[in-house]
Amino acid sequence: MASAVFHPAIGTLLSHHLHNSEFHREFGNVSVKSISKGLKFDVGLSTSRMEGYSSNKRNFSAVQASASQTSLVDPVSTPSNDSTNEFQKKSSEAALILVRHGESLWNEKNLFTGCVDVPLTKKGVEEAIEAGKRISNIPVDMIFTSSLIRAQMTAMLAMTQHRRRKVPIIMHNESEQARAWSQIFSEDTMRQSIPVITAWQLNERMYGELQGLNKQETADRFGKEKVHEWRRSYDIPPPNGESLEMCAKRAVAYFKDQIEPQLCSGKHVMIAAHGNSLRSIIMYLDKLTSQEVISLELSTGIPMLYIFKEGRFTRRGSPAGPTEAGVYAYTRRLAQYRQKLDEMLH
Ligand SMILES: O=C(O)[C@@H](CO)OP(=O)(O)O
Repeated sequence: MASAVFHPAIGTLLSHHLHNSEFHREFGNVSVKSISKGLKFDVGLSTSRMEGYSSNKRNFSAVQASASQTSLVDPVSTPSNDSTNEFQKKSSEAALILVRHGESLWNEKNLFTGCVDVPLTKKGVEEAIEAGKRISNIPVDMIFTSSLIRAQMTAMLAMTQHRRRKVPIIMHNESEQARAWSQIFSEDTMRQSIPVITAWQLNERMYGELQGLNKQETADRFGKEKVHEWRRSYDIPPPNGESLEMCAKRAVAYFKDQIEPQLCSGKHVMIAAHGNSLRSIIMYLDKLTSQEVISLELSTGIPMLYIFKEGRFTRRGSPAGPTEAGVYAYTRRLAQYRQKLDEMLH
């Protein structure tokens, strides 16, 4: 099954969904800094919209791994010299990979999951590995995941397949001590690392009083139409839960405030998240209407690729086949990256 199944009426929209993002804002840079105690990795996340959020969201600047930018023309270069950074600015093309987590134990049992934190099934693990194969030639400089284990497992398992062999490292910012105790003391090691930022704002929509209920039994009890409305409508929340609109308020805000700036500065980003948090982000990227988003369904463990260039997102496809070949519409730069990678790793 394809990763994003669209109603035929929407399908034609997909290849042309471009939009202007807030491109000209001032963004924090990622830089590797030597400090007396160890090496800090500044991922430059803004805190402007973070006020009032309750956990895990402040001061990502003192974290420890490397978000070295991967040039699309030189996949194994390190970013520390100015000319590379200069090229990065000029190229202004960045890959954005979205992937819904692999099958979870509650997907398997057909239970409403929402913010309940359940792990992947064996099939989900395999899907995540398969997803990793499909993106193994696409550069990744930073990873964003929700705070839920199924998304984090998916990101980590997918990265085991990546050809660059960088190590994804989860940033721990819950306390000063957590930050201090997870410092890295080698610049080389940092360059071979990918920071993984976890954000509750990317969590699945909160399903309210449906969490833990069986989907079929709920449809039998409340009626198919009602349950479909709860599951797929834009603005009708399930009992005491979040509508897609409410979910979008935090997920899309986080995307605009924290992820878009990274893409603007040339970093290639992967987001591992959930059916509905990703539906809301795709609605934003593809400019879908509240009617169109009703028909947007995402499969577990199938990555989607967008290219961010000159303030616009262009969908480059979603793999329907077992490998990435012939599935993603590569840009010229991605093709060059791929070729260089082949030459250097073989
Ligand atoms: O249960 C959930 O959390 C979600 C995703 O699995 O379900 P639905 O497809 O109904 O939005």
